[in-house]
Amino acid sequence: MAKKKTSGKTKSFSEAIGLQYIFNNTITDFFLGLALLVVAVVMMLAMISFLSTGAADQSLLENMQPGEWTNTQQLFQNYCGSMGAILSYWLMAVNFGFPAFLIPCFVVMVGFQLMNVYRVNLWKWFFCMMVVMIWSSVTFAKFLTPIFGSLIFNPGGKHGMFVVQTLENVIGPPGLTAILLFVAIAFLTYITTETITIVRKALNPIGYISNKVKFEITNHREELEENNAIDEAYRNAAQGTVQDEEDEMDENSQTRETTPDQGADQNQESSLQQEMDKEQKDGNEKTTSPIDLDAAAADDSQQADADKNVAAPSLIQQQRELRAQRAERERQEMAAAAAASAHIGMDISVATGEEKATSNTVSNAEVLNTPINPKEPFTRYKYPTLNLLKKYDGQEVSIDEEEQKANKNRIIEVLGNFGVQIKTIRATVGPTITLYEIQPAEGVRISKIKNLEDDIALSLAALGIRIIAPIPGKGTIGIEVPNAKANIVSMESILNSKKFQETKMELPIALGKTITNEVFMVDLAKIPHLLVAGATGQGKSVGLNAIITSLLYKKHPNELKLVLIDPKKVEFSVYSRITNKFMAAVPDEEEPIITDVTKVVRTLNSLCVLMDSRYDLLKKAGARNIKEYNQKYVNHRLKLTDGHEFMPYIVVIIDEFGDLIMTAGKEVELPIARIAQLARAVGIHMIIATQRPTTSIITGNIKANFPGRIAFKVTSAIDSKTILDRTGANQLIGRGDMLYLNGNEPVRVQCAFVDTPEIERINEYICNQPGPIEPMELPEPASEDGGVGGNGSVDTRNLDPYFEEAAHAIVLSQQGSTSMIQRRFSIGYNRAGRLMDQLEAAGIVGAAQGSKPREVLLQDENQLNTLLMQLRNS
Ligand SMILES: Nc1ncnc2c1ncn2[C@@H]1O[C@H](COP(=O)(O)OP(=O)(O)OP(=O)(O)O)[C@@H](O)[C@H]1O
Repeated sequence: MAKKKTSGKTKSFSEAIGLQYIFNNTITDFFLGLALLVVAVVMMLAMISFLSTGAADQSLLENMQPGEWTNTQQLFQNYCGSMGAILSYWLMAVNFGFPAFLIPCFVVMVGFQLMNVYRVNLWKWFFCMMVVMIWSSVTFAKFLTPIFGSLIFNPGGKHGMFVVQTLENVIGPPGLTAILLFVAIAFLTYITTETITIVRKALNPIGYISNKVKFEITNHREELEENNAIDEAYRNAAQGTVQDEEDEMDENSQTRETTPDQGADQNQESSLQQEMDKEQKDGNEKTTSPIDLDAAAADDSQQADADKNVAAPSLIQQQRELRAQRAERERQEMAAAAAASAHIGMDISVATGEEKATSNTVSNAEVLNTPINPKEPFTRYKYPTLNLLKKYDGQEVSIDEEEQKANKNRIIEVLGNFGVQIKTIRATVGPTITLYEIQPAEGVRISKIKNLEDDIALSLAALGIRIIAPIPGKGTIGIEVPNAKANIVSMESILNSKKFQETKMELPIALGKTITNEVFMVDLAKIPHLLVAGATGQGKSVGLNAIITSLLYKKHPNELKLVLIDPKKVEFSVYSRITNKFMAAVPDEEEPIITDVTKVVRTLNSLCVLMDSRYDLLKKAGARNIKEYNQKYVNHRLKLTDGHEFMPYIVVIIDEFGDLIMTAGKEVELPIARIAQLARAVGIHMIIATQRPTTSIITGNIKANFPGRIAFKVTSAIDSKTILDRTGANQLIGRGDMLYLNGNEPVRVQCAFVDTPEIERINEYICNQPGPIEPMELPEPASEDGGVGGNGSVDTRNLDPYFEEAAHAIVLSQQGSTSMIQRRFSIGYNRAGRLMDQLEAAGIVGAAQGSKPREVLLQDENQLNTLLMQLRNS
């Protein structure tokens, strides 16, 4: 985090008396806002007073003599004197009538905005208020004039009267009424698209009702046919199709897949699957198959403004209904299967399934073709805006020719002293560094220059000279020399770049600018884990904040969750406002930002459990990685009842990793290495930072699993080698000067600068957006002995509230299925899994058997009641 440094400089007179603060923008804005508030209140009082004193002041106002406006003889009755009388007369009588009250209201809003009390889109409000004021002025003049006949001004003002008269002359009263109605509807539609539905309903109430009825009939027909299928199952059972218990479960699942109603859905899904397979075979993700269009639509929908998503509410509604119907159907089938001892033959549904290619199939297909919007239900979430970030003056890199010339001459001279002749020299001025690219004369060996590196640096006598001999891919030598005056690379300039705005990266992190002033960005999803190291005070914390900020500007809370580990306790506390929206935490953890070293191990173990369960889901879904999985999910190719849910990316950021290793050692190193080895495919990425880049902290194991490295300035060449496997970081100049390495050669980057007030503004903005109301729950970590407690060893103090109900449901149905628990109590997969573990620990169900339901160990409710009684008393 940025720290305030006290300088020993003597203060100027204006600094000493604090004058510079007056011209500080925030303070000026605050007082300007306050002044506007006062003006608005006075305006409002004057206008209210005008309603009663207007008549008395009217003759004065209409024939005002010079000098009267000073009101020295107190001729004006208005509470706010002559100015109040003039202003309100002008606003209300001459212009807009009663709607003129909106003007002081708007001034209040501008005042609040400047004072930073509320943040609204002022232009939008200005536009809306103007429309409402003009429209109401005309409407009041047209319809309220007879009612307010006794007033000294027209309720719509002279403006309203003029418009009414002019338009009525041209199109008559009906035409004017129609225009007013049209403008009102158009305006309301601009505010909310619901208006269209309301208008449609109002224009065709009968059609609307019959549409609804049709939809209900369709559902009933589905149920009837479903019942027929079950009846048929009974008939088949009566003909003697008896099979053993294991087959029953298989058949149940087969039947589930081929019941008449689902036959159509299934056909649809399987044809989509075939296309998907074909697409994968082609290895071409950018074809124009319907699948890609769906996927592209999903991508687009992720990028699109949230309001656009609301444009098809009925389709989204249908989608939700269809999902609910599918879940309900499966629930009914399982219940029927259990009750009928499941003597259901395979032949039940196939024929009827094919017969049922009716209109119902078409409407379902429509829904299935509309990708699920992963941002649901927070489609109105708005990404942070760029005006929350600070702009710095003089962002353009200025070239100091004198400085460049002096450096050039010095380089030529120093190299000449060592017998190195130069053919050409070229300077590229970056934000903090200038690169001098040198082409040596014929016959000069590059290795000679490389060997002279230290001598040259000494002779150039500047801090932070780095020699690149040769520049990769070129036959030239680079000498990087710090600029006398460094430019700050603002986060705003980076996030406002086209490169960042238009990026298609999954997890874009904008790090800063290269020496050639290009925005430098990397995709964390590809890296896939990052090690950040540097001596204290060289820009590490700012760098981590820049990483988090870029993710927050690009990701929706449903798409990204952060796990922040902060042993120093102060670095990430600024993010506490967004814990509900953007963080993931182990259940019962009071503070999602982890500062206690002992809790780190629990969280890391929990991430390992999450990683394993995500792998299981990927396997079930036949997806190779999180991207494919989520694509299948949004395109309705995964069954919700199998525990599938949209997977957000998880970025784990550990600050002061060195402290952790020192206190917890292998206990943290092992899960970190395990996550780093395996978690890429399931969307879990790690960033670890340390100010102690020694081999005892950055061990071989860690290095091998963190291919992405960022080195800020370090104090010795050995530290640089520990981070980057080469020297260089010791020659950096600090204050965000860094080397980024992922593969071949390190890239020198000036890190983007983002300070604490900016982060606070971003978090405040996010906090005010709609979004999750609690952090994402990470799974319960595996216990020390590697599993759940075993029969009877359940911890009765921490039982899930649904424990007893779930136990009854399982014993009654004799089915130990997690998805059944999930559906029955409408809870997530993780919680249902934990519930199942508790039931296992209590001895109600047996151990997990892969994807098969667990064995139910109790035969009836009597046994269960006895066991529950024992648990309650224990
Ligand atoms: N990218 C940058 N651009 C300009 N100045 C920077 C940049 N990064 C850091 N600084 C300056 O360096 C100071 C220290 O940076 P920072 O707090 O990030 O260091 P640190 O390496 O995290 O230190 P510590 O390890 O002690 O927490 C900042 O207060 C700021 O003045």
